[in-house]
Amino acid sequence: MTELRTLKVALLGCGNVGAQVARILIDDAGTLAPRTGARLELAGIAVRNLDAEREVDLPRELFTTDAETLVKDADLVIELMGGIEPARSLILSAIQNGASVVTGNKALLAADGPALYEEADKAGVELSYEAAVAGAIPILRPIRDSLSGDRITRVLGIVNGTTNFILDQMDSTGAQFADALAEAQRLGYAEADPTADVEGHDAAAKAAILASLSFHTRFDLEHVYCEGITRVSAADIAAAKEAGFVIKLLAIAEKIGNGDGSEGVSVRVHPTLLPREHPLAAVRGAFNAVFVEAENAGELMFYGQGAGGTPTASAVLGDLVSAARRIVLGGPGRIESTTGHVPALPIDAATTSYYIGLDVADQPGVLAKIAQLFAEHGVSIEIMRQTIHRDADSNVESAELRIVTHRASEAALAATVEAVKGLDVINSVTSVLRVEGA
Ligand SMILES: NC(=O)C1=CN([C@@H]2O[C@H](COP(=O)(O)OP(=O)(O)OC[C@H]3O[C@@H](n4cnc5c(N)ncnc54)[C@H](OP(=O)(O)O)[C@@H]3O)[C@@H](O)[C@H]2O)C=CC1
Ligand SMILES: N[C@@H](CC=O)C(=O)O
Repeated sequence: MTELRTLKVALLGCGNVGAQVARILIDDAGTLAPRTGARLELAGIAVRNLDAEREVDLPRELFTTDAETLVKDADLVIELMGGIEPARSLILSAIQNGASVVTGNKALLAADGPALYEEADKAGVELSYEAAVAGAIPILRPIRDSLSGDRITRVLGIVNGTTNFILDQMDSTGAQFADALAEAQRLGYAEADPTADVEGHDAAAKAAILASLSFHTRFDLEHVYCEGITRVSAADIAAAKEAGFVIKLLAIAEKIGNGDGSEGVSVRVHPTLLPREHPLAAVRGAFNAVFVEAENAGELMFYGQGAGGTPTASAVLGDLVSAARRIVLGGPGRIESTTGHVPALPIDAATTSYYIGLDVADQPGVLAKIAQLFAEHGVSIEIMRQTIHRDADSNVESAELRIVTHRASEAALAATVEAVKGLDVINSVTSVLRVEGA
């Protein structure tokens, strides 16, 4: 039997994901080798703090704080430190040294991906990042490879485990936002700075990657309209529930008309009301799911664990084995698939449907006045529901109005909301959320 060659693997980072990658590389070395056609030797693990407690018991001699030296001697580099620097410089250094790189760092890819892909192409090495979008779910490879003979028209996904976990806890147990976030952090779903999760930046970075691969055009963070979940209140969730909806943070990338006969792509992240019977409404906890609509394949749905050390490590190992096989076979690096030029469209060009909560005066003619204003803006109302509340102490009545519109242009919807605020019968606009699939 021929002796398998050994490929040296440098691991940068040993946190939630890195520790599990190290564990699998050591524990499963025997099964990974024949599948890869090479032995994957964990040569070292770069961290910040040599004395930090680790999730996994790993040989102390593997650890170093000298990431630069570790990278220089590696055939394959796994970057799981997160953040922009020093991750970016270390990846560049690895590529320039001829190593293929696997990363889960969507923040870096969304900020500086093109320069890194270009360097990898020049050096003839691979830069793989399946773990960067939707954790364990194989979604990038199917979009890039399996669907490369089709035309994708829309991608709709729950791609942030932390926010899905928070919204799900608030919806199902009535948990407070802060408590649900603390639990997501404890479970290792949240980013080092959870602002990236709750403000939608993490989902926006993933949306940019999904859109780039789906529409063969490079989309950056600046092309992604982004709203997080920090303004979604317990009252919004309760009202949505009562009306038969669930609130999810969705990443959407869709091809739409540009109004002048040409086409463009709208890429956006925002809290969205989904009817409870919609398949994405059933995605609970930190799970993720991505819907892909393609001209020939039709609708596809990818579902699985979108965050957490072990599930994400699975995606990292998949990329690692695939990059190692290519080294063994001496094949070419991956062919870049983002060479097209579809324009990114601003949020105003998107067509959506709104849920609007209003606190209104309880007097005759209010509903007619509001309906008239919507009609003047070309926005048609699908559902209008009024609930009267009576304060037991003061005996004062107030009226709560919930409106779901038909799909209309974002520009028309935003203008309608502004105009509604000016009506004398409106006390306040209590919520404005987008609806999908109603
Ligand atoms: N957690 C998840 O569910 C998922 C995470 N990802 C991505 O994977 C990456 C890693 O995430 P996660 O494991 O959660 O992150 P953690 O914060 O848990 O771990 C980061 C690790 O990197 C090390 N590190 C950070 N900065 C440096 C530095 N300057 N030099 C050397 N080591 C450094 C830390 O060292 P030390 O331990 O000594 O502090 C730590 O071991 C991120 O890019 C994240 O976005 C992707 C999908 C899912
Ligand atoms: N913080 C992210 C981790 C995976 O990308 C999330 O919550 O989804």
